[in-house]
Amino acid sequence: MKIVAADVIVTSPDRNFVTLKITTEDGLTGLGDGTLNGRELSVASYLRDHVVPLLLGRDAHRIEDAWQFLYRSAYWRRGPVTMAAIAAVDVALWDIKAKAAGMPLYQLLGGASRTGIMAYGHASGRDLPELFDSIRAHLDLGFRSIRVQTSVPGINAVYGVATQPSADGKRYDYEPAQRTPLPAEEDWDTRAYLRHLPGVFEAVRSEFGPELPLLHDGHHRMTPIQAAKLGKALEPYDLFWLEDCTPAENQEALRLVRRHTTTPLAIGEVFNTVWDYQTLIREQLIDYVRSAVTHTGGITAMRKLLDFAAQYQIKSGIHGPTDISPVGMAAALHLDLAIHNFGIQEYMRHGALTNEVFRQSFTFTDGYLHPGEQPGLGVELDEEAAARFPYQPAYLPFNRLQDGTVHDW
Ligand SMILES: O=NC(=O)[C@@H](O)[C@H](O)[C@H](O)CO
Ligand SMILES: [Co+2]
Repeated sequence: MKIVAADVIVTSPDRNFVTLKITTEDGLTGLGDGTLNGRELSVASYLRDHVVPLLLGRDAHRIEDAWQFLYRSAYWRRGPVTMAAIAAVDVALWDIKAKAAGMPLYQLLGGASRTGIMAYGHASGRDLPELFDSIRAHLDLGFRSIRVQTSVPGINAVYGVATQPSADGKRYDYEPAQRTPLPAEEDWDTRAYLRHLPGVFEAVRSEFGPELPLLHDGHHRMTPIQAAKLGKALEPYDLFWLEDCTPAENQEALRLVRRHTTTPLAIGEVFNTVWDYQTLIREQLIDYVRSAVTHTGGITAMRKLLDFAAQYQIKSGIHGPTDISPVGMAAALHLDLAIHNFGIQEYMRHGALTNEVFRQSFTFTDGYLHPGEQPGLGVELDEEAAARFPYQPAYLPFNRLQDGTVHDW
C-alpha cells in the first residue's frame, strides 16, 4: 500500500496544532499529531523539509521499519522536535493500518482491557471559594478524578490557575500557551508555595471527603529536598499523584524524594524517549509515566515504553492537555484502552473551534473516556475549516524568582 502524499497542516483554531496527513495509493488517509507547544513550526519544518520526501513511495504497512528508519537515518537522535515528527508519522500509519483492517486502532493493540478510561480534569482557583466552584463544576461535568492547582499568596501568576472563568462561566479550563509574540514572564517563590499548599489540600479534603482522587502538578519547580518535603506534607491528604515534583533530567534525584515520602509520583511529560526513564523505571522511583504519544515517537514507541514500565508495576498517566491535538488524544485513548498497566488519562477539553476542525468519535461519559468503534483513530480533519485558522505565535510563559533568577516554569 504505497504512500502517495504526505501533507503537513498547521492550524490554530483555539491554539496551534501540527497535523500530518498521509494518503495511500488506495485513497486511505491517516492522521498524526506533531504539535509541540511553542515550537510547532520547528516540527512542521522537520516534517515538511526532512521527513515527507522520505515517505513518498514507502509501503504504509511497514510501521516498525518506518519508525526505525526515521529514528536511525537522521543520525541525530532523540529530542522533542524529532520525536514529535516521528510520532506524527507513526500515528498516521497506525490510523491507516486500522482503517485498512476495518477496526478501531485499539483492536490492533490487543483489544480492550477495560470498559472505560478513567479521566482527570483540571480544577483551579485563585482562592478556596473559586477552587471549590471549579471542583464542583468538574464533578458536574462527570469527572471522577480532579487535578487541583491554586494561586499562592504573594505570587502574581501561577501555572494551571485560570485567571477568569471561561465563557460559559462554568469551565475553568486553563490554556497554558499565550498568543503573544514572545513568552510572558511569570514570578515564583517555592517557599511560599510549600507553606501554602498543604492547607489547600486540607480544605479540599474536608470539603469533598477522603475518596475523591486528587492530583497535583508541581511543574518542575522544586529541588529534590523541597519535593520530598511537599510529598511528605501531602501524605495525610492521600493524593492520587504528585506530578513533576522536581526536574528529572537527573533521574537519580528522585531517589532522595522516594526516601522521604509515599505520595505517588508522576513524571515525564517533557521526556521523549524511554532513555529519559531508564533509572526512574528500573529503580521504581516513579509510579506513573506521563509522556504523551505525540511527544514520545508515537504508538510504536509509547507501547514499548509502557510495556517496560509494566515490568516494574508502573502505570500510564498519559499527558492530555489542550496542546495535544484531538489526533494525539485519540492515539492516547486507543493505547489506554488496550494496555494492562493503565493508570489514568489527563483530559482538558478542547475548545469549540478545535472541535469544528477535528471531528472526533471519542466519548466522555460519567468520568470515563472511550475512543469509539470507528475504524482507525476515529478522527477526521476538516481541511477547509483548518485553513480558516492560520498559525499564530504562542508561547508558554517562563519564571523568574524575586531576585530575577530565571526558574523552571
Ligand atoms: O500536566 N499538564 C501540564 O503540565 C501541561 O499544562 C503543560 O504545562 C502543557 O501541556 C505544556 O504545553
Ligand atoms: Co504537568
